[in-house]
Amino acid sequence: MAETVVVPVAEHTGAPRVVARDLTYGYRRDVPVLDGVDLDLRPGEVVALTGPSGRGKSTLLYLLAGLLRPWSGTVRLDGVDLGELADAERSLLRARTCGFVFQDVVLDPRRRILDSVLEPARYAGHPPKRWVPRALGLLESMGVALQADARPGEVSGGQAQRIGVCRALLMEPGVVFADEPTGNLDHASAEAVLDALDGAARRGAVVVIATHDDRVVDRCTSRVVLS
Ligand SMILES: Nc1ncnc2c1ncn2[C@@H]1O[C@H](COP(=O)(O)OP(=O)(O)OP(=O)(O)O)[C@@H](O)[C@H]1O
Repeated sequence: MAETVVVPVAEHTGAPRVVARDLTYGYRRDVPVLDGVDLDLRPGEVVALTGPSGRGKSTLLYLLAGLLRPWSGTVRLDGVDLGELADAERSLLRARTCGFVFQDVVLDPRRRILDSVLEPARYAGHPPKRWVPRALGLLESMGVALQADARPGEVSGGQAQRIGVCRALLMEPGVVFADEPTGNLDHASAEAVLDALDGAARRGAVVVIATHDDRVVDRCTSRVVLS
């Protein structure tokens, strides 16, 4: 079961945007993966979430994003207690507040890449057309603009990962969760992803990156270790 150690690297001010209190969760009854996790994450913070494989980094990201419900404890996003929301309300809050880069990006095989990147606009109830220029700009900055009209079967694993980053950042979310976002990438592509995540933090987002990569940790402004 993971212990949490929070290592601040830089000073961050402002009201915390992501607050976890006494979070406990496990997949099997009586076997907690996380027990008593407390976190306060502030605007502008880029947090490296580290710890050995299987210690609960992805699980913590899912809990913070409201994709899993904790056994006990609370998560507040911008002051809203996720536990007090019905499923549909939580989904809408997530769509409007969070971007999530999944470890294994799954793209809908029926959609063009551009349409996959536009999905968060649909979930948030916005007309996707308005977001096309931003989606194309993100694809360009991530070096995958030529793939905009391709289908998922026509892109590589590393390209899919960068497309997942574009999708997560589309709506300029206030909170970005990224699960091993550079795992499949060469140095230049990883730097492009980290630049984009840094850019989100400079605009005031909280960015949480689960990673095993020391180069990623070095670019973060704080560190949470699941030991
Ligand atoms: N859907 C699931 N059902 C049952 N057990 C799970 C499930 N997902 C994860 N686990 C278990 O929960 C624990 C934490 O997994 P998690 O994926 O959160 O770890 P992690 O730190 O992100 O690992 P990695 O660095 O390898 O990605 C592991 O023991 C894993 O086997």
